[in-house]
Amino acid sequence: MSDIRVKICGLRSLSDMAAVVSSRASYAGMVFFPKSPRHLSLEQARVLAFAAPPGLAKVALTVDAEDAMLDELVDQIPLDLLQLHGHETPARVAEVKARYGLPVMKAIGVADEADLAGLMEYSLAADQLLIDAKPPNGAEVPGGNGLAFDWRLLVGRKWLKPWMLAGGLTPENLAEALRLTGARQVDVSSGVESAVGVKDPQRIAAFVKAAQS
Ligand SMILES: O=C(O)c1ccccc1N[C@@H]1O[C@H](COP(=O)(O)O)[C@@H](O)[C@H]1O
Repeated sequence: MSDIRVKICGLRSLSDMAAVVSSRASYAGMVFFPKSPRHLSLEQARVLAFAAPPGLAKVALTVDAEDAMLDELVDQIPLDLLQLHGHETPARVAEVKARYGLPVMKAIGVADEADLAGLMEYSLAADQLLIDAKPPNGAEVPGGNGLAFDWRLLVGRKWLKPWMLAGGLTPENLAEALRLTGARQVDVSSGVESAVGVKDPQRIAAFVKAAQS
């Protein structure tokens, strides 16, 4: 069994949480972005977060959130990691990290080699990097779209901080993605759904199993 750590993102219900717990994933992601089909209210997120067992990291995903929103999240929900999935600058990443005293993971969208240039600067400010597919121009939601990028761009690359691979991962393509990129952590949302925003317990289990084989 390998020690690849899996994040399942976009949980919306207690049954999603139960599926994530029984799969033995390492991270449970909750989305706070009203344009996402996976957006949660504070109250919904509190219920989920309090149902998470010790050892399962609870991640709040936000997109260019202001302090007022982050203040509320951090105040009301027990969280282990903040995922910043918008256009936050390295300075903003450092500011969020200092203000809340929580580890911060910065998502970076990649479509071609040029997009990798900024990763070094972000790796100085963030605790972790999330390397995701770049959303298409004009996309309403900057992630969770089931889009993959060319994983060969990551061959032989190293960064200063731990990183996760994301974007269009599925139970079917995960082995190839791991083989090409050498990722030790992976993040998935739509690839473990039966319809947009609807998590499928069998696909969650299959995804974590694929990460472990
Ligand atoms: O999941 C969402 O709805 C979402 C909304 C806004 C920003 C990011 C979002 N999800 C993240 O995007 C990656 C890739 O998703 P997918 O697996 O391709 O569907 C995912 O890992 C989430 O962290």
